Amino acid sequence: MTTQAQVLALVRSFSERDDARFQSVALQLASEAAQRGQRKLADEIRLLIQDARERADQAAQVRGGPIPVVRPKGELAGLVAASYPHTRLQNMVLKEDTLGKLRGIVEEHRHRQKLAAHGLKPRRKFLLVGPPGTGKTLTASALAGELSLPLFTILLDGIITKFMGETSSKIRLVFDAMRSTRGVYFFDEVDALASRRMIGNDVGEARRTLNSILQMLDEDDGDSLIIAATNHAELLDPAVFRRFDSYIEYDLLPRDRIREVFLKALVPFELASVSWDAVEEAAAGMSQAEMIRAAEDAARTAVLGNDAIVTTSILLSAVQARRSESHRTRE
Ligand SMILES: Nc1ncnc2c1ncn2[C@@H]1O[C@H](COP(=O)(O)OP(=O)(O)OP(=O)(O)O)[C@@H](O)[C@H]1O
Repeated sequence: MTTQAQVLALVRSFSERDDARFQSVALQLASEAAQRGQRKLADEIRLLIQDARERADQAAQVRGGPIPVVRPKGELAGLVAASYPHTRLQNMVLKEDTLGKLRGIVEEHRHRQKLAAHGLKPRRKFLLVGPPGTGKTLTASALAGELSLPLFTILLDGIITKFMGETSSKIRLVFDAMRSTRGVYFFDEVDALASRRMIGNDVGEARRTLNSILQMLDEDDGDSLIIAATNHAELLDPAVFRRFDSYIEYDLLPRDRIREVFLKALVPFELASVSWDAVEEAAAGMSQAEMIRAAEDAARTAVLGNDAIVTTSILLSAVQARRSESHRTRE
Protein backbone atom coordinates (compact mmCIF):
# COMPACT_ATOMS: atom_id res chain seq x y z
CA MET A 1 0.00 0.00 0.00
CA THR A 2 1.07 3.55 -0.62
CA THR A 3 2.41 4.94 2.65
CA GLN A 4 1.43 8.29 4.05
CA ALA A 5 5.08 9.30 3.78
CA GLN A 6 5.05 8.60 0.04
CA VAL A 7 1.85 10.62 -0.51
CA LEU A 8 3.35 13.48 1.48
CA ALA A 9 6.62 13.27 -0.45
CA LEU A 10 4.71 13.42 -3.74
CA VAL A 11 2.67 16.45 -2.71
CA ARG A 12 5.69 18.21 -1.21
CA SER A 13 7.85 17.67 -4.29
CA PHE A 14 4.96 18.87 -6.48
CA SER A 15 4.51 22.06 -4.43
CA GLU A 16 8.26 22.69 -4.39
CA ARG A 17 8.52 21.95 -8.13
CA ASP A 18 11.15 19.34 -7.36
CA ASP A 19 10.66 17.17 -10.46
CA ALA A 20 13.56 14.86 -9.69
CA ARG A 21 12.17 14.04 -6.22
CA PHE A 22 8.64 13.62 -7.59
CA GLN A 23 9.87 11.18 -10.23
CA SER A 24 11.97 9.25 -7.79
CA VAL A 25 9.03 8.73 -5.38
CA ALA A 26 6.75 7.78 -8.28
CA LEU A 27 9.30 5.20 -9.46
CA GLN A 28 9.55 3.86 -5.93
CA LEU A 29 5.75 3.39 -6.01
CA ALA A 30 6.07 1.63 -9.36
CA SER A 31 8.65 -0.74 -8.05
CA GLU A 32 6.55 -1.57 -4.97
CA ALA A 33 3.53 -2.15 -7.18
CA ALA A 34 5.60 -4.52 -9.34
CA GLN A 35 6.67 -6.42 -6.24
CA ARG A 36 3.00 -6.83 -5.28
CA GLY A 37 2.34 -8.28 -8.74
CA GLN A 38 0.57 -5.13 -10.03
CA ARG A 39 2.70 -5.08 -13.14
CA LYS A 40 0.31 -3.10 -15.32
CA LEU A 41 0.15 -0.28 -12.78
CA ALA A 42 3.94 -0.34 -12.37
CA ASP A 43 4.49 -0.19 -16.14
CA GLU A 44 2.01 2.65 -16.51
CA ILE A 45 3.69 4.77 -13.82
CA ARG A 46 7.14 4.15 -15.33
CA LEU A 47 5.99 5.03 -18.84
CA LEU A 48 4.35 8.25 -17.61
CA ILE A 49 7.54 9.29 -15.84
CA GLN A 50 9.66 8.38 -18.82
CA ASP A 51 7.44 10.40 -21.15
CA ALA A 52 7.62 13.38 -18.79
CA ARG A 53 11.43 13.15 -18.82
CA GLU A 54 11.60 12.90 -22.59
CA ARG A 55 9.27 15.91 -22.95
CA ALA A 56 11.48 17.88 -20.57
CA ASP A 57 14.58 16.97 -22.63
CA GLN A 58 12.86 17.98 -25.87
CA ALA A 59 11.70 21.27 -24.32
CA ALA A 60 15.29 21.96 -23.22
CA GLN A 61 16.48 21.33 -26.79
CA VAL A 62 13.78 23.60 -28.27
CA ARG A 63 14.83 26.36 -25.82
CA GLY A 64 18.33 25.91 -27.22
CA GLY A 65 19.67 24.69 -23.94
CA PRO A 66 21.88 21.64 -23.65
CA ILE A 67 20.29 18.24 -23.10
CA PRO A 68 20.65 17.68 -19.36
CA VAL A 69 23.27 15.02 -18.81
CA VAL A 70 22.35 12.90 -15.85
CA ARG A 71 25.29 13.16 -13.50
CA PRO A 72 25.80 10.32 -11.07
CA LYS A 73 26.09 11.82 -7.63
CA GLY A 74 27.60 10.70 -4.34
CA GLU A 75 28.82 7.15 -4.17
CA LEU A 76 27.44 6.31 -7.60
CA ALA A 77 29.88 8.76 -9.20
CA GLY A 78 32.78 6.40 -8.43
CA LEU A 79 30.96 3.39 -9.86
CA VAL A 80 29.71 4.57 -13.24
CA ALA A 81 30.80 7.03 -15.92
CA ALA A 82 27.93 8.91 -17.59
CA SER A 83 27.71 10.35 -21.08
CA TYR A 84 25.08 11.37 -23.60
CA PRO A 85 26.35 9.95 -26.91
CA HIS A 86 25.20 11.11 -30.32
CA THR A 87 26.44 7.94 -32.05
CA ARG A 88 24.02 6.28 -34.46
CA LEU A 89 23.81 2.77 -35.84
CA GLN A 90 24.46 4.20 -39.30
CA ASN A 91 27.94 5.20 -38.05
CA MET A 92 28.77 1.52 -37.69
CA VAL A 93 29.82 -1.13 -40.19
CA LEU A 94 28.44 -4.48 -39.08
CA LYS A 95 27.34 -7.78 -40.53
CA GLU A 96 23.75 -7.52 -41.77
CA ASP A 97 22.29 -9.88 -39.18
CA THR A 98 23.99 -8.04 -36.30
CA LEU A 99 22.75 -4.70 -37.59
CA GLY A 100 19.28 -6.18 -38.10
CA LYS A 101 19.15 -7.30 -34.48
CA LEU A 102 20.22 -3.87 -33.25
CA ARG A 103 17.65 -2.11 -35.42
CA GLY A 104 15.01 -4.44 -34.02
CA ILE A 105 15.96 -3.49 -30.45
CA VAL A 106 15.71 0.22 -31.25
CA GLU A 107 12.27 -0.30 -32.82
CA GLU A 108 11.00 -2.19 -29.77
CA HIS A 109 12.08 0.61 -27.45
CA ARG A 110 10.72 3.36 -29.68
CA HIS A 111 7.34 1.62 -29.74
CA ARG A 112 7.26 0.30 -26.21
CA GLN A 113 3.89 1.89 -25.51
CA LYS A 114 2.40 -0.07 -28.40
CA LEU A 115 3.94 -3.23 -26.94
CA ALA A 116 2.69 -2.34 -23.45
CA ALA A 117 -0.88 -2.04 -24.77
CA HIS A 118 -0.61 -5.77 -25.57
CA GLY A 119 1.04 -6.67 -22.27
CA LEU A 120 4.48 -6.93 -23.89
CA LYS A 121 7.82 -5.35 -23.05
CA PRO A 122 10.84 -4.64 -25.22
CA ARG A 123 13.91 -6.82 -24.75
CA ARG A 124 16.35 -5.08 -22.43
CA LYS A 125 19.23 -7.36 -21.47
CA PHE A 126 21.88 -8.05 -24.07
CA LEU A 127 25.14 -9.96 -24.15
CA LEU A 128 27.52 -8.77 -26.87
CA VAL A 129 30.20 -11.24 -27.84
CA GLY A 130 33.12 -10.85 -30.22
CA PRO A 131 36.79 -10.01 -30.73
CA PRO A 132 38.30 -6.69 -29.60
CA GLY A 133 37.66 -3.63 -31.73
CA THR A 134 34.57 -4.92 -33.53
CA GLY A 135 32.10 -2.41 -32.09
CA LYS A 136 30.67 -3.74 -28.82
CA THR A 137 31.34 -0.57 -26.85
CA LEU A 138 30.30 1.53 -29.84
CA THR A 139 26.99 -0.39 -29.90
CA ALA A 140 26.22 0.68 -26.33
CA SER A 141 26.80 4.30 -27.44
CA ALA A 142 24.74 3.86 -30.59
CA LEU A 143 21.75 2.38 -28.73
CA ALA A 144 21.92 5.27 -26.25
CA GLY A 145 22.23 7.74 -29.16
CA GLU A 146 19.33 6.22 -31.12
CA LEU A 147 17.06 6.23 -28.07
CA SER A 148 18.26 9.61 -26.67
CA LEU A 149 19.17 7.92 -23.41
CA PRO A 150 22.19 8.51 -21.19
CA LEU A 151 24.92 5.89 -21.31
CA PHE A 152 26.29 4.67 -18.00
CA THR A 153 29.48 2.63 -18.18
CA ILE A 154 30.03 0.55 -15.06
CA LEU A 155 33.64 0.77 -13.87
CA LEU A 156 33.93 -2.89 -12.93
CA ASP A 157 37.69 -2.99 -12.40
CA GLY A 158 37.54 -0.01 -10.09
CA ILE A 159 34.64 -1.48 -8.12
CA ILE A 160 36.54 -4.71 -7.49
CA THR A 161 39.85 -3.19 -6.52
CA LYS A 162 38.48 -0.26 -4.52
CA PHE A 163 35.65 -1.95 -2.71
CA MET A 164 37.07 -5.33 -1.70
CA GLY A 165 34.42 -7.30 0.17
CA GLU A 166 31.72 -4.76 -0.64
CA THR A 167 31.22 -5.32 -4.33
CA SER A 168 27.68 -6.67 -4.01
CA SER A 169 26.45 -3.60 -2.18
CA LYS A 170 28.12 -1.36 -4.79
CA ILE A 171 26.58 -3.32 -7.67
CA ARG A 172 23.23 -2.97 -5.92
CA LEU A 173 23.63 0.81 -6.00
CA VAL A 174 24.11 0.60 -9.75
CA PHE A 175 20.99 -1.57 -10.16
CA ASP A 176 19.00 0.84 -7.97
CA ALA A 177 20.10 3.65 -10.27
CA MET A 178 18.92 1.62 -13.27
CA ARG A 179 15.45 1.57 -11.82
CA SER A 180 15.27 5.28 -11.10
CA THR A 181 17.14 6.59 -14.16
CA ARG A 182 16.30 4.99 -17.47
CA GLY A 183 19.43 4.62 -19.54
CA VAL A 184 21.79 2.22 -21.26
CA TYR A 185 23.97 0.53 -18.62
CA PHE A 186 27.13 -1.00 -20.03
CA PHE A 187 29.21 -3.67 -18.30
CA ASP A 188 32.39 -4.18 -20.33
CA GLU A 189 34.66 -7.25 -20.19
CA VAL A 190 32.41 -9.34 -17.99
CA ASP A 191 34.56 -12.36 -18.86
CA ALA A 192 37.30 -10.84 -16.68
CA LEU A 193 35.04 -11.61 -13.74
CA ALA A 194 34.84 -15.27 -14.66
CA SER A 195 38.40 -15.86 -15.77
CA ARG A 196 41.80 -16.38 -14.35
CA ARG A 197 42.83 -12.99 -15.68
CA MET A 198 41.72 -11.62 -12.34
CA ILE A 199 44.43 -13.53 -10.55
CA GLY A 200 46.47 -10.35 -10.02
CA ASN A 201 43.45 -8.99 -8.22
CA ASP A 202 41.18 -11.27 -6.31
CA VAL A 203 39.48 -14.16 -8.05
CA GLY A 204 37.01 -14.69 -5.21
CA GLU A 205 35.96 -11.06 -5.25
CA ALA A 206 35.60 -11.09 -9.04
CA ARG A 207 33.36 -14.16 -8.86
CA ARG A 208 31.29 -12.59 -6.12
CA THR A 209 30.86 -9.53 -8.33
CA LEU A 210 29.75 -11.72 -11.25
CA ASN A 211 27.30 -13.59 -9.02
CA SER A 212 25.87 -10.31 -7.73
CA ILE A 213 25.43 -9.04 -11.28
CA LEU A 214 23.69 -12.26 -12.32
CA GLN A 215 21.37 -12.28 -9.35
CA MET A 216 20.46 -8.63 -9.82
CA LEU A 217 19.97 -9.18 -13.55
CA ASP A 218 17.40 -11.83 -12.65
CA GLU A 219 15.61 -9.52 -10.26
CA ASP A 220 15.69 -6.45 -12.47
CA ASP A 221 12.33 -5.55 -13.99
CA GLY A 222 12.91 -1.86 -14.75
CA ASP A 223 13.03 -0.03 -18.08
CA SER A 224 16.75 0.43 -18.59
CA LEU A 225 18.78 -1.42 -21.20
CA ILE A 226 21.52 -3.56 -19.71
CA ILE A 227 24.41 -4.49 -21.97
CA ALA A 228 27.28 -6.76 -21.08
CA ALA A 229 30.21 -7.32 -23.43
CA THR A 230 32.88 -9.96 -23.63
CA ASN A 231 35.72 -10.97 -25.93
CA HIS A 232 35.72 -14.47 -24.47
CA ALA A 233 32.31 -16.10 -24.52
CA GLU A 234 33.99 -19.47 -23.91
CA LEU A 235 34.96 -18.34 -20.39
CA LEU A 236 31.37 -17.68 -19.41
CA ASP A 237 29.21 -20.20 -17.68
CA PRO A 238 26.02 -21.21 -19.57
CA ALA A 239 24.17 -19.77 -16.56
CA VAL A 240 25.36 -16.32 -17.64
CA PHE A 241 23.81 -16.62 -21.10
CA ARG A 242 20.39 -17.54 -19.70
CA ARG A 243 20.13 -14.18 -17.93
CA PHE A 244 20.06 -12.20 -21.18
CA ASP A 245 17.15 -11.62 -23.56
CA SER A 246 19.45 -11.70 -26.58
CA TYR A 247 22.94 -12.71 -27.51
CA ILE A 248 24.53 -10.59 -30.24
CA GLU A 249 27.64 -11.69 -32.11
CA TYR A 250 30.33 -9.38 -33.46
CA ASP A 251 32.96 -10.38 -35.94
CA LEU A 252 35.72 -9.19 -38.20
CA LEU A 253 34.29 -8.06 -41.52
CA PRO A 254 34.46 -10.05 -44.75
CA ARG A 255 36.75 -8.53 -47.39
CA ASP A 256 33.94 -6.99 -49.41
CA ARG A 257 32.88 -4.79 -46.44
CA ILE A 258 36.35 -3.37 -45.65
CA ARG A 259 36.05 -0.50 -48.10
CA GLU A 260 32.95 0.77 -46.23
CA VAL A 261 34.92 1.22 -43.00
CA PHE A 262 37.62 3.27 -44.73
CA LEU A 263 35.11 5.31 -46.70
CA LYS A 264 33.11 6.16 -43.55
CA ALA A 265 36.25 7.27 -41.75
CA LEU A 266 37.51 9.29 -44.72
CA VAL A 267 34.29 11.10 -45.64
CA PRO A 268 35.79 14.62 -45.20
CA PHE A 269 38.81 13.85 -47.42
CA GLU A 270 39.46 13.70 -51.11
CA LEU A 271 40.47 10.26 -52.37
CA ALA A 272 42.69 9.85 -55.43
CA SER A 273 41.49 6.82 -57.42
CA VAL A 274 42.20 4.29 -54.70
CA SER A 275 42.95 0.72 -55.62
CA TRP A 276 40.51 -0.87 -53.18
CA ASP A 277 41.56 -4.42 -54.05
CA ALA A 278 45.03 -3.72 -52.69
CA VAL A 279 43.72 -1.97 -49.57
CA GLU A 280 41.24 -4.78 -48.87
CA GLU A 281 43.94 -7.38 -49.24
CA ALA A 282 46.26 -5.50 -46.90
CA ALA A 283 43.55 -4.89 -44.28
CA ALA A 284 41.95 -8.36 -44.32
CA GLY A 285 41.74 -9.75 -40.79
CA MET A 286 42.09 -6.37 -39.07
CA SER A 287 39.41 -5.29 -36.65
CA GLN A 288 37.17 -2.33 -37.46
CA ALA A 289 38.95 -0.35 -34.71
CA GLU A 290 42.37 -0.99 -36.32
CA MET A 291 41.04 -0.01 -39.75
CA ILE A 292 39.61 3.23 -38.40
CA ARG A 293 42.96 4.04 -36.78
CA ALA A 294 44.81 3.29 -40.04
CA ALA A 295 42.35 5.50 -41.97
CA GLU A 296 42.93 8.33 -39.51
CA ASP A 297 46.72 7.89 -39.79
CA ALA A 298 46.40 8.04 -43.58
CA ALA A 299 44.29 11.21 -43.35
CA ARG A 300 46.93 12.88 -41.13
CA THR A 301 49.71 11.95 -43.56
CA ALA A 302 47.65 13.23 -46.50
CA VAL A 303 46.86 16.54 -44.78
CA LEU A 304 50.47 17.18 -43.82
CA GLY A 305 52.19 16.02 -47.00
CA ASN A 306 49.77 15.57 -49.90
CA ASP A 307 47.31 18.50 -50.08
CA ALA A 308 44.88 16.41 -48.01
CA ILE A 309 44.47 13.91 -50.87
CA VAL A 310 44.44 10.29 -49.72
CA THR A 311 46.11 7.92 -52.17
CA THR A 312 46.47 4.14 -52.38
CA SER A 313 50.09 4.24 -51.24
CA ILE A 314 49.30 6.46 -48.23
CA LEU A 315 46.52 4.07 -47.24
CA LEU A 316 48.67 0.97 -47.73
CA SER A 317 51.54 2.39 -45.63
CA ALA A 318 49.11 3.31 -42.85
CA VAL A 319 47.54 -0.16 -42.88
CA GLN A 320 50.94 -1.89 -42.85
CA ALA A 321 52.19 0.31 -40.01
CA ARG A 322 49.09 -0.45 -37.92
CA ARG A 323 49.41 -4.17 -38.69
CA SER A 324 53.00 -4.39 -37.51
CA GLU A 325 52.16 -2.32 -34.44
CA SER A 326 49.37 -4.66 -33.44
CA HIS A 327 51.61 -7.72 -34.04
CA ARG A 328 54.20 -6.22 -31.73
CA THR A 329 51.65 -5.50 -29.00
CA ARG A 330 50.37 -9.08 -29.22
CA GLU A 331 53.87 -10.62 -28.95
N1 LIG B 1 31.62 -2.03 -36.29
C1 LIG B 1 32.25 -0.85 -36.27
N2 LIG B 1 31.89 0.11 -37.12
C2 LIG B 1 32.53 1.30 -37.13
N3 LIG B 1 33.54 1.62 -36.29
C3 LIG B 1 33.94 0.70 -35.43
C4 LIG B 1 33.31 -0.58 -35.36
N4 LIG B 1 33.91 -1.31 -34.39
C5 LIG B 1 34.86 -0.52 -33.86
N5 LIG B 1 34.89 0.67 -34.47
C6 LIG B 1 35.83 1.79 -34.15
O1 LIG B 1 36.76 1.32 -33.19
C7 LIG B 1 36.60 1.97 -31.93
C8 LIG B 1 36.74 0.98 -30.80
O2 LIG B 1 35.71 0.00 -30.94
P1 LIG B 1 34.91 -0.61 -29.69
O3 LIG B 1 35.50 -0.04 -28.44
O4 LIG B 1 33.46 -0.45 -29.91
O5 LIG B 1 35.31 -2.12 -29.81
P2 LIG B 1 34.98 -3.29 -28.77
O6 LIG B 1 34.40 -4.40 -29.58
O7 LIG B 1 34.18 -2.77 -27.65
O8 LIG B 1 36.45 -3.68 -28.30
P3 LIG B 1 36.96 -4.26 -26.88
O9 LIG B 1 36.44 -5.65 -26.81
O10 LIG B 1 38.45 -4.19 -27.02
O11 LIG B 1 36.41 -3.35 -25.81
C9 LIG B 1 35.24 2.63 -32.03
O12 LIG B 1 35.14 3.78 -31.22
C10 LIG B 1 35.13 2.95 -33.50
O13 LIG B 1 35.86 4.12 -33.82
